[in-house]
Amino acid sequence: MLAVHFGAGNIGRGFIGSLLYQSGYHTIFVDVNESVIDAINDKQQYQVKLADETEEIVTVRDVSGINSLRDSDKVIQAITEADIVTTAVGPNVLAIISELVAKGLRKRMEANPKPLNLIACENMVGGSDLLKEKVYAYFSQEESEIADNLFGFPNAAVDRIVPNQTNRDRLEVMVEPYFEWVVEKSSMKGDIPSIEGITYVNHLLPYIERKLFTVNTGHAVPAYLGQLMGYKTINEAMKDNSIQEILTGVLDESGEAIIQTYHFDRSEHDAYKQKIINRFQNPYISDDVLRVGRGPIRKLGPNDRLIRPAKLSMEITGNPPTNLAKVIAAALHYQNTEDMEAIELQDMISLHGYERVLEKVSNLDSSNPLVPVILRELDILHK
Ligand SMILES: NC(=O)c1ccc[n+]([C@@H]2O[C@H](COP(=O)([O-])OP(=O)(O)OC[C@H]3O[C@@H](n4cnc5c(N)ncnc54)[C@H](O)[C@@H]3O)[C@@H](O)[C@H]2O)c1
Ligand SMILES: O=P(O)(O)OC[C@@H](O)[C@@H](O)[C@H](O)[C@H](O)CO
Repeated sequence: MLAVHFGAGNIGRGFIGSLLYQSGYHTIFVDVNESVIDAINDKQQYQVKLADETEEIVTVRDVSGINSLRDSDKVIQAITEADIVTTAVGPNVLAIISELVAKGLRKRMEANPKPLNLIACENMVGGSDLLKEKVYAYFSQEESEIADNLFGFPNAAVDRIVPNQTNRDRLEVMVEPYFEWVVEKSSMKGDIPSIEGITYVNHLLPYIERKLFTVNTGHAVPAYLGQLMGYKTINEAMKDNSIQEILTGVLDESGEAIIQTYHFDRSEHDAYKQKIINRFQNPYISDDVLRVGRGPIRKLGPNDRLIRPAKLSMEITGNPPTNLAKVIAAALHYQNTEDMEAIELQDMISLHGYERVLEKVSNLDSSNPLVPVILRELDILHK
């Protein structure tokens, strides 16, 4: 069986690639990073090490790589022959890979018109829907109709903390033991792939929102407040009592919104929250606040981990959530000279001020009751 996976980064190698190997796939990694692709082709295997006391190692074999900038024809051919296509490139990159994916699917319609599922494994609601929309923009009406019958774009939620790697071995990845991969079965085409570790569900929205608004909303607390308080890693930030207190408050606010919106069991959700706090405290993982805070414009977006749970919380309780407001204020302060979104955000704030940025980036106009609460938190930060 053949898998084509876009993005040979942390989650690509450390999570998706590992599960595909354990399920009997040969995985072709497609990436623009020449050194990682060359290393994959050179070694044809890599190690995934568990970040716990066991330090258990899985050797992932049966892998190869294609540099999509150099060998786009090989990517098109691989998509023609694939049994599954997955991505872990980051939400903003889905639009960039979509033309090549469309070319591969077009060739497949002619040369090998068999069903295929394409699963975007990104931290966002509707990742595969977005990939589909971008791919279909390259199709004619007739091609879209053929594609509707052949290709599934099931949405997915992926959860495993994989920090940036500092190993001497270019390909080795250290990952936390915990993982969850949930895929929306109802929008798949053809046979459902049997991949070890996937949980299939009929409706993904409750699962992706529970994941994003618990794991990722929570993660934003030690990242953004941690940076403001001078911490370099999530682990260091998690030792700070004031951060722990805000994290508990944030998970209570987003948790209430998730429980009431999707009717998750309250005690199960409490256990889920506690497990996540323990994961952030994993002493075997060193995860930079800069990685977790990356892309602040995306993270301050109206449907992402900060604004959407804050709006849901407000709808349910009638009041603006004060802890989420603190994290939103801290995110508006996020600085990283190597992160284009952080630079753009700070430029926008300098030019237009916070209110305008909340309107433009987060779709919150000044009449929204959340805005004065965020502005008050910003005032406190400036004192
Ligand atoms: N790392 C985690 O803990 C984690 C966990 C769950 C979900 N995710 C999600 O997985 C996705 C990837 O995150 P990551 O941490 O692995 O990031 P990463 O930066 O480690 O990996 C992304 C990879 O995509 C590659 N890439 C960029 N542009 C490309 C293009 N045009 N074509 C092909 N490849 C391209 C990069 O070179 C890189 O190797 C994100 O959506 C992230 O939110 C990450
Ligand atoms: O990947 P991002 O930038 O959306 O979010 C940063 C982290 O919160 C994220 O990568 C988590 O480590 C991951 O989502 C855990 O499953």
